[in-house]
Amino acid sequence: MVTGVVFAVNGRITLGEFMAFISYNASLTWPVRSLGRIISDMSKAGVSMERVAYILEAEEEDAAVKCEAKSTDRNENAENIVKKKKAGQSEATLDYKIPARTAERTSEDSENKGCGEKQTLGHIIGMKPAMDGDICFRDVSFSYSPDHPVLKNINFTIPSGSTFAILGTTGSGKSTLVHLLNRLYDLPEDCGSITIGGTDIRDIDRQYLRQNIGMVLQEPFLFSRTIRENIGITKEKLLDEEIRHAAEIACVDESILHFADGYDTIVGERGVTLSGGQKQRVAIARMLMKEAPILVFDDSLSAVDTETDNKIRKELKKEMEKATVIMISHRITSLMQADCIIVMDKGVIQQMGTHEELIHQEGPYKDIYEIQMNSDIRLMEGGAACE
Ligand SMILES: Nc1ncnc2c1ncn2[C@@H]1O[C@H](COP(=O)(O)OP(=O)(O)OP(=O)(O)O)[C@@H](O)[C@H]1O
Repeated sequence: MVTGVVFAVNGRITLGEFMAFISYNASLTWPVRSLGRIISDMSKAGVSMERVAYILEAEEEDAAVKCEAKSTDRNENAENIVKKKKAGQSEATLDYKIPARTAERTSEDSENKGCGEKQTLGHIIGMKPAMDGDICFRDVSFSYSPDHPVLKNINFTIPSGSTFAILGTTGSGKSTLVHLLNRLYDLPEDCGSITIGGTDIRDIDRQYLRQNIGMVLQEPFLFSRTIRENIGITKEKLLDEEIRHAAEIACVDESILHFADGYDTIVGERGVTLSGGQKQRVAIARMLMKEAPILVFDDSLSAVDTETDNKIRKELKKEMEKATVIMISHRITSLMQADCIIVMDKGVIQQMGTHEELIHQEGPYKDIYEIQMNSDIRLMEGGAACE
């Protein structure tokens, strides 16, 4: 530009040429500068497109009535159910004999997952039975890949309305148990059975089953919406009192009210970043809104301090008296009041009993209990020394 001014003053170029040069220069500078940004945006868009494509191309879960029954028996049952449905009788009361399962799995996914042998699929009819019965795992074995068994011959019964706790080493298969329960993975035919109130879950409508199982994971997913919307996402109509009540039980109401926008605070990148413990508690409040008869806490209080953990569990017990609760935790204080505790290692149940029974038995439960108690005492002593 300086050179151009000098040239124009000296008369080597005309003023018009100088102005034309300046405007061409300006027109070129911005596109060249933006080129770097465009290239970086394009690579980001490429990654996002891959993610979107992954979701769009994901194989849809089998619809409940997708497989054709092969046996006459099964077809008869199906017809009976349709007839009775038409007559207005609820599925829960249908006289339904579960037939032998013969339909073979076809999806790539099902070929890769199982207990090692050829699998067959049996969820022919999406039943909607009462979901407040006992939960039974019978001879359950499962693997994600043929050469790596994750669960080996698991047997237990969770009586309706009781609290069942699972403790175990990392990778021992605790989460897999609950993933099988809500049919995130279907248990292959020859790998045992899981029943709720006597009905094999493979015969239960998948969506219905999941509606009746409230699940909170260790790292819950919150949407980039308001806290109110995140808690009430399962409800069509958001009632403030209900949302606040759920948040109070999950001991997160006070934290939410500290935010400038309270329940209207946006969560995530566009708003407030919640701590791990706050996220877990919002997820618990969200699960409570579902009013499901079966509640699963998969290490979902791990980021909450012991005192708040105790408070939440007491509130939950009061509120969800009739619910069947399954708790997975590494913290013995979180699960010591359960009606039954199992200790897992490498896909097998090592110990089973109440807290009182297990602390008087030689085994991993007693060892973990002593280690955790001693470290709690040391922490308390350290705290007292600091004061
Ligand atoms: N989707 C999956 N595909 C393949 N393998 C998996 C999958 N999910 C879990 N696994 C494997 O199965 C085993 C059991 O995993 P699982 O998550 O059930 O253990 P966990 O006891 O819940 O562990 P943690 O206490 O660390 O949460 C692990 O070896 C894990 O690597």
